[in-house]
Amino acid sequence: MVSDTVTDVLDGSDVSELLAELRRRGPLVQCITNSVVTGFTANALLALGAAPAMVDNLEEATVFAGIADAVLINVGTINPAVGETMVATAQAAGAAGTPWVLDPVAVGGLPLRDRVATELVPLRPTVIRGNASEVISLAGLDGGGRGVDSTAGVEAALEPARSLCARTGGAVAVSGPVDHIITADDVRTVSNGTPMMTKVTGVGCALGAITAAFTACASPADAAFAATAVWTIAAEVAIERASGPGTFAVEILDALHALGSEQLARLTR
Ligand SMILES: Nc1ncnc2c1ncn2[C@@H]1O[C@H](COP(=O)(O)OP(=O)(O)OP(=O)(O)O)[C@@H](O)[C@H]1O
Ligand SMILES: Cc1ncsc1CCO
Ligand SMILES: [Mg+2]
Repeated sequence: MVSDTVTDVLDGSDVSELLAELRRRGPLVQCITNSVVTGFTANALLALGAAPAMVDNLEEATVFAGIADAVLINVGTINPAVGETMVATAQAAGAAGTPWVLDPVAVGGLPLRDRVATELVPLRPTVIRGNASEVISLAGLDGGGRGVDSTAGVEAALEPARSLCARTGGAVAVSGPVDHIITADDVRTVSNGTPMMTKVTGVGCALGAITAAFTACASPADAAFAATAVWTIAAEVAIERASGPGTFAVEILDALHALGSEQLARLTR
């Protein structure tokens, strides 16, 4: 595993170095994700320079967690069998030392995903990535939320995120108009992105997968920061070329694939 060569606050050139390292290594990312976004997520990982593998059945997923460089667990369309697979896979990832990301989609008042997510947190996800309502709910508070969408502001999620960090030892990334990456003693922000990102389903889910890819190459907070920066900057490039959500979904993949150090240095906010 690559050491935490980048410390403190990252800038565009640090992100560029991490992206170059990721592309050199092409990390194998196991995804147990929802049925809405599997294709888009796999394509986002390929555009990034990672290798996706949607291995999500109980018999294989626990084995694969020891082979993969990182794992994503996204509870978006959970069912009881998948929930069991998620817990077993997180245990296997922990035992193998494979970093893993939890995306607690729509957690907060839905019994199965709430129960499974509550079991997953003590298994110490490397990064928890969600919108504000999801993070607040995962911390055991009333996060609101409207299905997969947040009704809470990112600021309201900072203390809940910190309490989750204390339990996992990892980082929590809260997405929204300004993304916040929280650790036990630090908060970093990324102010890039475009509201069009909320008009294509699975843009947040893909960010979870991209975050997982970076956990193979960097510390939890650096991984979350770099993932958020590359995805939101790709979105800013894409919005200049898109005429609506459909073309934006295509353009963001093209922009991520072509993303270079000049754009990262110029656009990272
Ligand atoms: N108003 C906004 N302006 C700019 N960027 C945004 C805005 N809202 C969200 N984003 C960006 O969109 C991405 C996904 O964040 P969002 O909070 O929509 O995730 P999510 O709710 O988990 O998405 P989904 O469940 O649809 O996959 C993040 O990279 C975030 O920076
Ligand atoms: C729309 C939707 N429903 C469950 S998961 C998902 C993808 C966006 O989170
Ligand atoms: Mg989400």
